[in-house]
Amino acid sequence: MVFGVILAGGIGSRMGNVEKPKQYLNVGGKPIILHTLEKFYVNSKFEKLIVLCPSQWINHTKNLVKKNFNDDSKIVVIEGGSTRNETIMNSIRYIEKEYGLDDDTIIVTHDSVRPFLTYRIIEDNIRYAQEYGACDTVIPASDTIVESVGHEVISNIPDRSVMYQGQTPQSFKAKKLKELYEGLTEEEKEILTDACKIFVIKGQDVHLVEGEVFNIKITYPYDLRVAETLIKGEDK
Ligand SMILES: Nc1ccn([C@@H]2O[C@H](COP(=O)(O)OP(=O)(O)OP(=O)(O)O)[C@@H](O)[C@H]2O)c(=O)n1
Ligand SMILES: O=P(O)(O)OC[C@@H](O)[C@@H](O)[C@@H](O)CO
Repeated sequence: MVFGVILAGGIGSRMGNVEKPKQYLNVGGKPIILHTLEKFYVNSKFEKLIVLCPSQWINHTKNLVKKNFNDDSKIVVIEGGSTRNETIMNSIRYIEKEYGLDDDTIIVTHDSVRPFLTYRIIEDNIRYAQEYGACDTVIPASDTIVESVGHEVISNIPDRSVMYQGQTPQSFKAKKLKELYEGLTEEEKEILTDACKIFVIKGQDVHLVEGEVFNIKITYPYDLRVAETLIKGEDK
């Protein structure tokens, strides 16, 4: 079985003091999370779309789903976790409870605030996760990456030709991801900003899926302006 896992459990603190988490802010006259959900809803390969959000936003999200999707039975809204990876683990616990976990259980995990992903990216993620067990949507780094361990002077400038920027979806065989995550120390979990690193830390291959420059993550107020322009391009 293949599940869409829409990560909406954050509060959007870098967006500034807004009255609601950024995934519920409007772009093109519609909440960002709805744009993202629509991209998954049209793909018939998904058994279920699991939306994970802060507990106090569950009813709001359920109402959004009810009002905007004909077959809202395809979508379930549950509580996210204290971290991005705990949110993913909540989705796996839900799947295990409702459907059971086996080696064919695939999760396509995606930031709810990346509304511009494409049908092709989703299809590639499903295929690569089934074939390889783990994949990451990436684009080649366009800027030179600079490392500064002490945050004052440069400690390294990696060869840009082998550098990529991670996007989402990140897709996995769910059973394997759960096993690897449960084998991490608390310190290893602390440094994680995504899920693919769980595989990398444990020496497991993660294959690359070609992303798109426009598959941006809406993080800062400026990104809302970029998103309004991108939405106009989608409507053409
Ligand atoms: N405990 C968490 C934290 C984040 N996310 C989701 O992970 C995605 C990418 O994370 P990010 O852009 O960092 O979102 P926030 O954590 O909300 O933003 P910030 O770091 O600015 O607070 C978002 O869709 C966010 O909702 C989640 O599902 N559960
Ligand atoms: O939760 P944050 O927005 O800080 O980070 C999420 C990002 O790591 C994620 O969107 C991809 O970039 C991972 O490759």
